[in-house]
Amino acid sequence: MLSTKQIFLIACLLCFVTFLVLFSFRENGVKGIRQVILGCVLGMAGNILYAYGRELAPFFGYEMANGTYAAASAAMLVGYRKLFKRPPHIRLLAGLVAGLTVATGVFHYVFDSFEARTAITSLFQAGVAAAIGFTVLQARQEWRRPYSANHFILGMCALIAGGHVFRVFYQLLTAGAPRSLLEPTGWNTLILAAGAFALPVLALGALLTAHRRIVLMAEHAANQDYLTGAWSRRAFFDVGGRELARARRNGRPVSLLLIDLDHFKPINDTHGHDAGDTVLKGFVQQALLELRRVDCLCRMGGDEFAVLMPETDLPGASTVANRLRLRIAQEQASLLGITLSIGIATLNKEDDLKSLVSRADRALYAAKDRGRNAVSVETDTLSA
Ligand SMILES: Nc1nc2c(ncn2[C@@H]2O[C@H](COP(=O)(O)OP(=O)(O)OP(=O)(O)O)[C@@H](O)[C@H]2O)c(=O)[nH]1
Repeated sequence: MLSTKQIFLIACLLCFVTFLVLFSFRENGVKGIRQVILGCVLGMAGNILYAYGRELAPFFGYEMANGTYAAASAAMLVGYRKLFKRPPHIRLLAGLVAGLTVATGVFHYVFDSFEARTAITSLFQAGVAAAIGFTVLQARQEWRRPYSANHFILGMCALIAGGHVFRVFYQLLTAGAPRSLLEPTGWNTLILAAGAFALPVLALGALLTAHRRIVLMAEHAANQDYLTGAWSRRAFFDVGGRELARARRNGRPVSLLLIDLDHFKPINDTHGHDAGDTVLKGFVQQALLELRRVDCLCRMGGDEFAVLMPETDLPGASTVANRLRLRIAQEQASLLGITLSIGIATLNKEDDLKSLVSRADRALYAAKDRGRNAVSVETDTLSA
């Protein structure tokens, strides 16, 4: 069986390992990571103070150890609150940590009571674990599949909170309960191990959450055009493939608009590149007002955009294209007089995404040939 000192040192090592991994995540823009890192560092310090409690002056082994460990758990809670975009209540937590440190001092120097110290520290740790679990549940609407990290955190919080409450009752109600934190009895070792490993386990939960966030942020960046916020060309081929398969399976129509901004180059040349960027962003804002939420507006490159329209037949797509063309033509002032040429194609039996795009592209060229500011329909579409 491990000694209590070895347990604290192993917990310290686990905090260190999680710290190292979290440290490599710190620049990735995920809020809360720095506080979890601080929690790991304080956790290492607290575990060392507990481990060497007998060798050190009592102040370090009791008040400093309890205060540092409570501060570590509080930092972990602040990290979780920020990670799940909830107010962190830092002042309240700082006050509670200070209060706990003073209270353990009082029950050490004024009324020496191991039971009271155990109750204070354990109930604080149980409260922190419950608050972390509550934070994760509060953010339930924002969970993204897979939910395994959230379930892991909730399970661990329940175990940690339950374990600490059990420890308080055990300590208060059992005649043979340990008289010191470092007492090497079977129960004490088990309870201590569970308590000491709580912090690295919570740090691991934060690590899993942060990792998932970073993956989602990378996916989002790859799927969105950085300038306009429209979907990217990559997302178009992803979503397009799926929508075509779904439409074919359900025998439903899908239409595609290919849109080119007319005479966009002179805007850049006359007003500058920034003004050109503003027109591109303004076009996307206006277009989104005209489209349904299920329509997928993508920037294919430069001044060319595509709109994939599920559940939309040719007459429906023509109506939307004309409404869009008129709306943009009316925004003369803010869009520097830009107009749209639009080509439309509707899915037919032989189409794949590539052929649908090239048919819409032919229609777009026809609209340009007709003098621009026009909508054209790809003629093969009519035979669909
Ligand atoms: N400001 C800005 N300009 C861009 C961006 N990407 C591409 N462009 C410019 O968009 C212009 C696209 O020009 P074209 O589509 O070839 O020409 P156009 O003037 O629109 O002519 P038509 O399409 O034939 O009416 C080029 O001058 C590109 O440099 C961007 O992100 N921002």
